[in-house]
Amino acid sequence: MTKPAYKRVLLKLSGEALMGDDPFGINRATIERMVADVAEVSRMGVELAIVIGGGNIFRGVAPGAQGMDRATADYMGMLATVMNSLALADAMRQVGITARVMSAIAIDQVVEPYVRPKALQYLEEGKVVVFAAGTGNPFFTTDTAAALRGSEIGAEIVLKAMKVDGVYTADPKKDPTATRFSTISFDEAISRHLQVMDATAFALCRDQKLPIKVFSIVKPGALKNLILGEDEGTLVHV
Ligand SMILES: Nc1ncnc2c1ncn2[C@@H]1O[C@H](COP(=O)(O)OP(=O)(O)OP(=O)(O)O)[C@@H](O)[C@H]1O
Ligand SMILES: O=c1ccn([C@@H]2O[C@H](COP(=O)(O)O)[C@@H](O)[C@H]2O)c(=O)[nH]1
Repeated sequence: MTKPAYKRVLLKLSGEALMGDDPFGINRATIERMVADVAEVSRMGVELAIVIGGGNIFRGVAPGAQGMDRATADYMGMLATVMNSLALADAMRQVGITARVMSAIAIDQVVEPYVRPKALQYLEEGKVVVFAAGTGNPFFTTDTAAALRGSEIGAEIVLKAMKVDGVYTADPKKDPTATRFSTISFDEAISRHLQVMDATAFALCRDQKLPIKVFSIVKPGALKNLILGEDEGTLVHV
C-alpha cells in the first residue's frame, strides 16, 4: 500500500457540512460518511486531530444572535462545537475508532479539558483527538482554533474539509464565474480578502509555516487521496 505523506495532521471539519441536505443540525448519513473517511485515514497510522465547526447549530454572528451580547453569542457557538465534537467521537466509537474529546472551556462533567501534553500522548497512542470549544475565547472561529491547535501539536498540515472543493477567486456559492486556485500564498489569500477562512487563521498558519489544504469532504475518497499526497483541492502556502 502507498505510504501516507503525513505523520500528523489537523483536520478541520466544517460544521455546515455535517448538515448534509438538512437545514440545520447533524445529518446521520453525512456524519457516518465523514467518519468512514476519517477511520480509513486513522487506520493507515496517521495521527489525527480534529477541530469541528459549529455553523450547523449556532454562530455568534448569525441572524439568530442579533441583539445578543457578542461574547455570549460566541460562547453559545463554542458550546455548539462541543455538541458536534461529542457526536463525532461517538460516531467514531461506533466504527471501532477510539477518540478523545478535549474542551477549551471547562465542562468537566461532559468532556475532559484541553491539556497539551495529554493531547500529544493520545495522538502518539493512535487515538483521534477532537478539540472542542474552539480556542475557548469569543471573537474567534474554529478555523483559528484549527490553526492554533495544529501549531501546538506540531501538525504537518491543516486539512480544511468543507462542501466547496477549494479556494476560489470569490465565493463560488455566490459567484458562478469564480475559478479555483490550485495553490495560493497566505499573503495573497489575505490581501484578496477571500472569505473561505478568516484572516487570523491564515496569518497564524503563515507565521508558523503551517500549510493548509482546502478540499471537499463531500467528494468520495478526497481525504484519503490528500493523505496519500495526491492532488486535491487548494494548497495555501507561505
Ligand atoms: N473564495 C472562496 N473560496 C471558497 N469558498 C469560499 C470563498 N469565499 C467564501 N467561501 C465560502 O466559505 C465557506 C467555508 O465553508 P465552511 O463550512 O468551512 O465555513 P466555516 O465557517 O468554517 O463553517 P463551520 O462554521 O460550519 O465550520 C463556504 O460556505 C464557501 O462557500
Ligand atoms: O474560538 C472560537 C471558536 C468559535 N467561536 C464561536 O463559535 C461559532 C461557531 O464556530 P465556527 O468557526 O463559525 O464554526 C463561531 O461563529 C463563534 O461564535 C468562538 O467564539 N471562538
